[in-house]
Amino acid sequence: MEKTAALNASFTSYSLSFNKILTPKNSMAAVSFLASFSPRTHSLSSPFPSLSIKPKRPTNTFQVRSVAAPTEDVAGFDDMVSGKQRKYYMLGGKGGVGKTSCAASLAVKFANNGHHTLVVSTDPAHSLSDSFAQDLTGGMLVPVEGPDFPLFALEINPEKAREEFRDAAKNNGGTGVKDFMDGMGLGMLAEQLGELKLGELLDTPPPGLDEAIAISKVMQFLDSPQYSKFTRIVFDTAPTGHTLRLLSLPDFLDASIGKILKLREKIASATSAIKSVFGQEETRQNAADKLEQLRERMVKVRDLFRDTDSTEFVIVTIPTVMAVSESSRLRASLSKENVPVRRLIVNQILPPSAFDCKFCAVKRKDQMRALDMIRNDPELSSLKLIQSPLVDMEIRGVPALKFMGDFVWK
Ligand SMILES: Nc1ncnc2c1ncn2[C@@H]1O[C@H](COP(=O)(O)OP(=O)(O)OP(=O)(O)O)[C@@H](O)[C@H]1O
Repeated sequence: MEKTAALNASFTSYSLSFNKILTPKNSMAAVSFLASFSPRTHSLSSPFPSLSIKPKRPTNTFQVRSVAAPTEDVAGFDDMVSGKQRKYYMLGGKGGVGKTSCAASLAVKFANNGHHTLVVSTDPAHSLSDSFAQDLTGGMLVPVEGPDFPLFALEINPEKAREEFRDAAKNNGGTGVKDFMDGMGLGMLAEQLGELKLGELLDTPPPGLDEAIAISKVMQFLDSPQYSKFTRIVFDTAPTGHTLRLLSLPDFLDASIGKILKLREKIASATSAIKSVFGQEETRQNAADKLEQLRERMVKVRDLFRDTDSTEFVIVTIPTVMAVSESSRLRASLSKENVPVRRLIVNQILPPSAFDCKFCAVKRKDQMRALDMIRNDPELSSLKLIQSPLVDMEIRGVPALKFMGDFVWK
């Protein structure tokens, strides 16, 4: 109770603090700014209606230009929340743009709308605990205090898991690996990897293996009846590059299997003396089979990412040229992998102000340029644009996340 009271108190001060930016002069502008976060924000209305920057140039970057129209009419939160079949939302983007805040706020909103919700972090630099202002560490399901309906969090540290995994392999000559993996709930994966010279594999891990381990663990959790109650699962994913590598893992394994099979053919035609150096034919066959099983498992993960009925990847960015460029590349790569993307959150947009200092005016212009870039970007212009303001306090704790969720997820 004490904790909840403290959270509420911190939210009240947070909310007051946000309101501090509203002077009588600019409050209307702020209201319409927040109101502009509507399901149709991509209609290109300026979130800065009373911008203090003088419209010196007729080509104000916020004016509507001929940009590609959204390819589909993306529904809002009502659509995301409707139905009890399980849905997955993966939030990804460049580091530090607000992925965790957006993921946590979505999870709180799902829970407050009656869904048993699980929020999972596969980002090695977890910040779920920081975001919720609660201790959610430990690699197990932890209930989050605050929302109206059950919300659980799970922080998986893929790199740490790999490190421990490698140590176990070294210390016990491989025998501890199975125990360790069992302890991690990954026994099946251990068996699959068992005969593949795991130590070597982990010294030079194939791209995406970290996330594969993390997501395999989640998938295994979700297969068990205990977890069947979760109807919304929100992933706070690792920064861009990791996500893309995960998706390429099945192809990598395809190539590895190909190599093993080739090696087997070569060995089969060699003399028996050479054969003895490489071990039994049966063992090699097993290795290829196990690798094939692992590949199948990873294909399942990739298929989940591609399933338009149950999954959506939401890109989070900020209005800077660098972040927008990276988001554009991410969208292109996700399209290539057939991963469904419909929404783009542009976070940390400067709120309206009647009196911009020089710094703010320059910053605001920069942000407009970046937003304009999004609207003209062939990869991004068709996405539903969700604009989220920069608030003057860190978004921490369930009340603050609820507040954020109310203007981001509409
Ligand atoms: N709209 C916002 N207004 C103000 N602060 C914000 C906003 N969005 C996020 N923040 C703050 O920015 C910081 C980074 O946010 P967050 O942890 O959500 O980003 P991230 O993309 O998940 O970062 P990382 O990649 O490091 O995990 C946090 O302190 C968060 O409170």
